[in-house]
Amino acid sequence: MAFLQQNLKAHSLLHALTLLAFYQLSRWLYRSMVVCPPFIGIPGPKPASWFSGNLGQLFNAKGLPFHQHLSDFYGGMVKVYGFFGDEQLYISDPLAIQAILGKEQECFDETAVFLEANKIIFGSGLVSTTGELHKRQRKLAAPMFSTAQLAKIAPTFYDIAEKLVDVLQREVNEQLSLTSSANAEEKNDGKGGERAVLDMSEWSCRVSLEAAGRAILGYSFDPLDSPVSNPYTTAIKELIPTLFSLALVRQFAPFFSKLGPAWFRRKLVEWTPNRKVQKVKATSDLMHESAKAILEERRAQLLDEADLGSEDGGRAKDLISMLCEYKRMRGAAPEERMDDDELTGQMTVLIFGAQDTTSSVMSRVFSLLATHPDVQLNVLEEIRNAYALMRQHDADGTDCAGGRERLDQETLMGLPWLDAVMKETLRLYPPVPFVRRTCTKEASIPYTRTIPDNSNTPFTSLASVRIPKGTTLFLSIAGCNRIRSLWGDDAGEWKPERWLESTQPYSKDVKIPGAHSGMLSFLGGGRSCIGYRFAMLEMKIILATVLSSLVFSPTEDRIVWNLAQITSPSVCRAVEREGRVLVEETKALPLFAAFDDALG
Ligand code: HEM
Repeated sequence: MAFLQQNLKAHSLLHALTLLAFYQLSRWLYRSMVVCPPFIGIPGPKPASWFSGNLGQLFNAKGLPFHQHLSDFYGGMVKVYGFFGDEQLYISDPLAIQAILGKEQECFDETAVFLEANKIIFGSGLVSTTGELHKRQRKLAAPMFSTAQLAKIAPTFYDIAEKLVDVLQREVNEQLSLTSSANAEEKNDGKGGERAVLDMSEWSCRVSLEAAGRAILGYSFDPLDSPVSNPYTTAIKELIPTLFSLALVRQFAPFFSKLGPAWFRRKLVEWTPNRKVQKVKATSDLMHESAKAILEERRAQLLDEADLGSEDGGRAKDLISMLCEYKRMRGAAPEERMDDDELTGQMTVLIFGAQDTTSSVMSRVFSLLATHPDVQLNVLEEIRNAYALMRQHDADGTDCAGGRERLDQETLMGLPWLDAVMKETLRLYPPVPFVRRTCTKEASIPYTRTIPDNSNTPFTSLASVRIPKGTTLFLSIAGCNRIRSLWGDDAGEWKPERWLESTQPYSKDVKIPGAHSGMLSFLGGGRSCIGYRFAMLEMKIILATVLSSLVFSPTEDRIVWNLAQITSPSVCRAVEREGRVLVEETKALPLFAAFDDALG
């Protein structure tokens, strides 16, 4: 019996896979051979493989230099290849991006691969819906990110940032006392320029997950001061890297989603003999169950508080409670509410949207400030001055919690150096370097064609490209954020001063529809990042709190930044194995940390 069942499973799986291969093959062959290649004359690299074109180079942990090379070498409009010679476009040209995210946005949407894979993993959330449903969900979710709502969660960010500082200071002190006792010297109190090594990637990941969990779900993923042994936390940390490593397999998601009823597709996933696919399935199930449980808990809590008539009973303290309230609102029309599936879908999507992105930016800021001590000093002095001014103006009026001073939101958000450092880091090192789009309706897109000549200033002319329905586009966020025609000849340099000298340090000729400060890091248009204000507030609170207590400098380690949809740092170290010296990479960002008098 077991043998029969096993055979049946294998047979069904084989059948489905054959169908899938046949369908995809004929579709790609039709597009690449029957339909005339659409992008004749647009420059680009040769396909690296007849099967997967340039996809292996684009979806590659070591692919960041290749992405940069495409814009640097071929210009803002580049032809790349997908499966079986399928021609795709890699775009960093501001004019083209302006049209795709602006005037022509109705002709472009997320790719079916992205939407279907997200639907399977997250259910019905903002990243898996399109058209009117997506617009409705965005409208319902938007008030969660209003200035008033963010003001309510700012104290939560401060609580977490202060806890982080306590933990980091404790770790620095522990390392210093170990060193000093090992040296048989007097006990070191951590002052006087002594330094310890902290992994600021690990701490950025942990603090951003905790901030997202507490502010979005009202749920603590990681108390920071003790080791984490929560399967939900582990699942969340591992999902994005696992998904990125399955990038080629995910291209089949749209076909898979059409294979029979949901129970059959589920069975197919269960039978797929691939460890990573099984890991994604287990993670998705765990996230769904956990989100359901948290939602029930939140709802019960809100009702209890309302019954008890507590002062802010029934009023949202986290973003999901706020969405629950919509549902609770008497008389709200069905289109003004989210059902439970949508709510649990949004919960996981928001956690994912928030976690790796903000931790990537914070790691990058720590790393850059460590290698630019002059800028770090400017940020530190600015924060010190803001505290001093606050004390001077209003001895009692400071925003204190447990005796600790807190800058009010307006002062914090207005600190010029901190703001410039954040913007410049987001510009030059956007944590999401590219997104993809599918053309859903033929469109003609303008762009600036670069015609190389032998001088340093290549000739440019206005051109346009007809994009047939079904074409896949790569929108290069990093490419557009670094394009010299827009940002000037020093576009490739990290120069926070550019934001101090001008509120618009880019060419006034083209207006990029970026959601934040004219850059694409949070994208733009109808699918731009809904959480960018949340992100800026969270990151500024955490960075200002940490930077006013600790000073960072680089270690000797070689750090490389890898791509897993979102960028993250790894440390390269030489290790000896069986008499051979190998370079081993581990996800980490070791930096020296010292108490703040080290900078003088
Ligand atoms: C530095 C931090 C962040 C960066 C750089 C960033 C960047 C982006 C980008 C580039 C997109 C577009 C993705 C696409 O179209 O494929 C996006 C979408 C999104 N982001 Fe963020 N994000 C950040 C933080 C956050 C935070 C904190 C949240 C939630 C609290 C969030 C929630 C979302 C959601 C829900 C979407 C999908 C929006 C939609 O399709 O309507 N993000 N983000």
